[in-house]
Amino acid sequence: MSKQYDVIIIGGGNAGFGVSAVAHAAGKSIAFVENWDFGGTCPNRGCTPKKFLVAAAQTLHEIERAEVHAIKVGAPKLDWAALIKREKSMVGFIPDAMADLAMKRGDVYRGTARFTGPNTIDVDGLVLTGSNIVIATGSVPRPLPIPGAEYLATSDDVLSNENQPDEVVFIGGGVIAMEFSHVYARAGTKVTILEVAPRLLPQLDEDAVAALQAESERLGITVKTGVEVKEIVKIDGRLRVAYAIDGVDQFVDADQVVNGAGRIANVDALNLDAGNVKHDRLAIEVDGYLRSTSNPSVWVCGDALVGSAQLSPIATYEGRIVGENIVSGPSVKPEYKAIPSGVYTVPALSAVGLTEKSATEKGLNVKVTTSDMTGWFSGKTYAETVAYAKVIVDEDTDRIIGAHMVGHHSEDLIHHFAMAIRYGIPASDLKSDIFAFPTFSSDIKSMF
Ligand SMILES: Cc1cc2nc3c(=O)[nH]c(=O)nc-3n(C[C@H](O)[C@H](O)[C@H](O)COP(=O)(O)OP(=O)(O)OC[C@H]3O[C@@H](n4cnc5c(N)ncnc54)[C@H](O)[C@@H]3O)c2cc1C
Ligand SMILES: NC(=O)c1ccc[n+]([C@@H]2O[C@H](COP(=O)([O-])OP(=O)(O)OC[C@H]3O[C@@H](n4cnc5c(N)ncnc54)[C@H](O)[C@@H]3O)[C@@H](O)[C@H]2O)c1
Repeated sequence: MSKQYDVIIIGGGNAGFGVSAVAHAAGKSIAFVENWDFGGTCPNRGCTPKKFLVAAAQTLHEIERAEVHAIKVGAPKLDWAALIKREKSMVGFIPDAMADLAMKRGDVYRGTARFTGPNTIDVDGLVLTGSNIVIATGSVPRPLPIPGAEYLATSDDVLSNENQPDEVVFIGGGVIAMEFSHVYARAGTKVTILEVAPRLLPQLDEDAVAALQAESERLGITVKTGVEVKEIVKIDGRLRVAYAIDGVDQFVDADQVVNGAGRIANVDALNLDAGNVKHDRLAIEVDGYLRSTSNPSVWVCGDALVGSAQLSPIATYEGRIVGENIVSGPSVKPEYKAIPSGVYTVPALSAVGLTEKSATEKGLNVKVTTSDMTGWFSGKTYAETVAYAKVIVDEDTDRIIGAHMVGHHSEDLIHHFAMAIRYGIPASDLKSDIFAFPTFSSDIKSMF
């Protein structure tokens, strides 16, 4: 006899915990299935441990500018092994703490879930039945179909390898590559980024990315775009990446080659056909309520859902929406227009809302203001090496519709713009608001 639950949650990451918070509060019986560490990617192998490396890079950046403040310091030396140990020690408690939380909300099953029917799953030989089954299985690095792909390291390896490589190549110039590049480059590793698209970070605002690219190159990072990566070969213990640009063959040697070519939904092992879950191998088809179009008992959220950004707050948000839709019937649809995000380079690139290109394509009557803030008082006070802002205002409605910043404490300032977008604060009200002075936040009034 299989055990019966109101909700089976497959995956104990942000999305799964978002579902469980709402379903548990409503008194639903829950089975929580996890085949690795509770907490999932963000606290164990993503956002949180990554930030310890970024914080070290930030400190190197402060030291780089010490002389501007009349402070003499010697050349810093980062102890990579010690940094990785610090990072691991900071997050080591998380899987047990999150497993405890999962157990407070339901029955925990350790193992890999796969569908055996529309309302049943198998967890390593044990069958569970659910009125609702939530797919919250996250994402995995996109496999690269090139010879030598077996030599590729992943972000997990970067966060675990105590040996600092002398030379690193990133395949892909997205968020993972940019963030780790800045850490490595500031720590003294030679970095090359090979990006297939015509520019880095293709989803983000072109001018903000150009400002970040210039700062990255100032740090010594080599950026190649429009690249076709062909193969990776091992030569005398090192790795050689062969690639072509405009049909011209080239190569670069490195101690480590990292897959930064995106992440795909982790749904391969779920046996979706047995669950009558319509999919095209990459994406599960859902309706506006994040419910499978072919099986009304099945829901998808977080990185496993294709179409929304793979971000930890979005995973939690979508998980909570699925929870609400299970508890109250399909009634809530996700809304993504005011989600702030950051690329945690040093300095960071932060964004919310529309890019200039997407605003223009929508035919909106926009006013676009760009600022180089290195010459502003806060920029000069802190000797910022890059401080860029682009703010986009819809002139017809007096509403901010997009903001894109590099440096200038953008990772925190971006939330002012996000709140203005979400709650419809008129741009003129934000501009005439009272801010404490002198602060980076008070500069917002001059950014548009
Ligand atoms: C290096 C890195 C840095 C990142 N930094 C940031 C950041 O700074 N800010 C940000 O917002 N986002 C960041 N992200 C993205 C963020 O981590 C993800 O968007 C988020 O963790 C997704 O949560 P999730 O619950 O959908 O998936 P996950 O957290 O991946 O959880 C899925 C869980 O499902 C389990 N699972 C999978 N298949 C099965 C199965 N068949 N049976 C049982 N269990 C299964 C997995 O073991 C996993 O624990 C980063 C990602 C990476 C890789
Ligand atoms: N700060 C954050 O919020 C943060 C940090 C890290 C990761 N993440 C999330 O994790 C996900 C994965 O990160 P990512 O950096 O791997 O993905 P990404 O989607 O940000 O970037 C992948 C890049 O690889 C390029 N690419 C794809 N195939 C390629 C190939 N064969 N050769 C060369 N380039 C190729 C793409 O054009 C793209 O620019 C992202 O969606 C991101 O949202 C978020």
